[in-house]
Amino acid sequence: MIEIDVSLARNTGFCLEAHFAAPDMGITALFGRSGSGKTTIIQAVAGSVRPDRGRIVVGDEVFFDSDKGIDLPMERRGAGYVFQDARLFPHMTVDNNLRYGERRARRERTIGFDAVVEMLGVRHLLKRRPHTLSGGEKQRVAIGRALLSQPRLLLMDEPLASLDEMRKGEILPYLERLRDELRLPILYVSHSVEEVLRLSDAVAAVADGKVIACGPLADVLSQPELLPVLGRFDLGTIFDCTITAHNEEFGLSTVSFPDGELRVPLVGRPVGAPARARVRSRDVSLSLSRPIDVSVTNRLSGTIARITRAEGPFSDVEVALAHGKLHSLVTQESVQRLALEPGMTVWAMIKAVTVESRPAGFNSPGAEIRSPSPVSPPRQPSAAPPALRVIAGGTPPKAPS
Ligand SMILES: Nc1ncnc2c1ncn2[C@@H]1O[C@H](COP(=O)(O)OP(=O)(O)OP(=O)(O)O)[C@@H](O)[C@H]1O
Repeated sequence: MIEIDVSLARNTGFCLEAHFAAPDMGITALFGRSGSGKTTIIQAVAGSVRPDRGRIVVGDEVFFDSDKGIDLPMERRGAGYVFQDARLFPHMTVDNNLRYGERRARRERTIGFDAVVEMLGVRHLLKRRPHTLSGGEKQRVAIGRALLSQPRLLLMDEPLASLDEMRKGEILPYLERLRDELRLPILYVSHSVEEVLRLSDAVAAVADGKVIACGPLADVLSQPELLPVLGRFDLGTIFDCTITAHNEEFGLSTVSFPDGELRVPLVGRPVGAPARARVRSRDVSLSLSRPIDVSVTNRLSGTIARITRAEGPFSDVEVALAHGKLHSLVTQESVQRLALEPGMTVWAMIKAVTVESRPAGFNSPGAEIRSPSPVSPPRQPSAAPPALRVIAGGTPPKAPS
């Protein structure tokens, strides 16, 4: 686990009080609005910012412990850092930029030059200089350089923020490979729900210098308590599902999960592939009787578990399904008019679903939202992911325990 429990006051009046734990593999997203303190947290882990007090432990290594007077220098922490802008050396070729990472490597080597070059698809760029690369290519080289320093963890500070949508689309599959092929914990700063949805299994939500919730993605992103971070229109429910059918004629795919099926716009992945469906609370309306002559195809029946007042005229209605749950955002006027209350059976009509790919074998284990609280580690992959080449004399990547 990565355990972080730190306080830090900036001279600008900003105070960080971060207390959470992240799993030691996969991507944990630090998610929150601008200025909430996400970067400060990873700077504290990297060692470029010193907390006033607290403790940072990565695996069995104590990076910082104010009580014991421990403050490991940056170079001994073994954290690979990838910034928003690639920060490559302009006078060096891609090859030399990558070799620079290698020269700064810790003694314990796990990833070879060729493996990194293949994984990030940069072989054809090796002779070029940074000014001839696209933003996405530069970022891939920056990630490669960080990996070749043989980090024990990777800190990524909005690595896609400076890229346009097309470049983001180009680089996301590489980040997914990184996540799936390396047994490396990654703390990933983002304020994009889409990115978090696609990449992470665990989320720490940061607001006003505090980690207000952390845990498996599906649990964190549905909580009405997260309104300050997400805004009411981004709250939603996430279902880990499998693509079970395509209907080319109507341009629809079917995704299945323990509580039923959803029809979604055609997904460009094969039947059997794992997927992650996201249903925004605002796209779910409720009916007291089984909807018959309505156009909405996606309907699920369940029992109201709780009703929470949300911002403005809205309430969040949590509907318990047989296995999972679903959130609906309705007006308080509707709650009153339909006399909604816990225990009632309702039909949820789902007007829109977003589907993203999901790493095979990773599932979000159920966990209650707690603040502060440890993040439950994602379940281990059921099938071994393709292994990275291990360089001679190196230490093989840790096997899943
Ligand atoms: N070097 C610094 N000195 C003083 N205050 C700072 C410094 N760096 C950041 N801050 C302040 O600390 C707070 C948190 O900043 P931080 O960069 O951690 O936020 P963030 O969540 O990463 O934001 P963004 O998403 O915009 O990058 C902000 O109020 C910021 O103005």
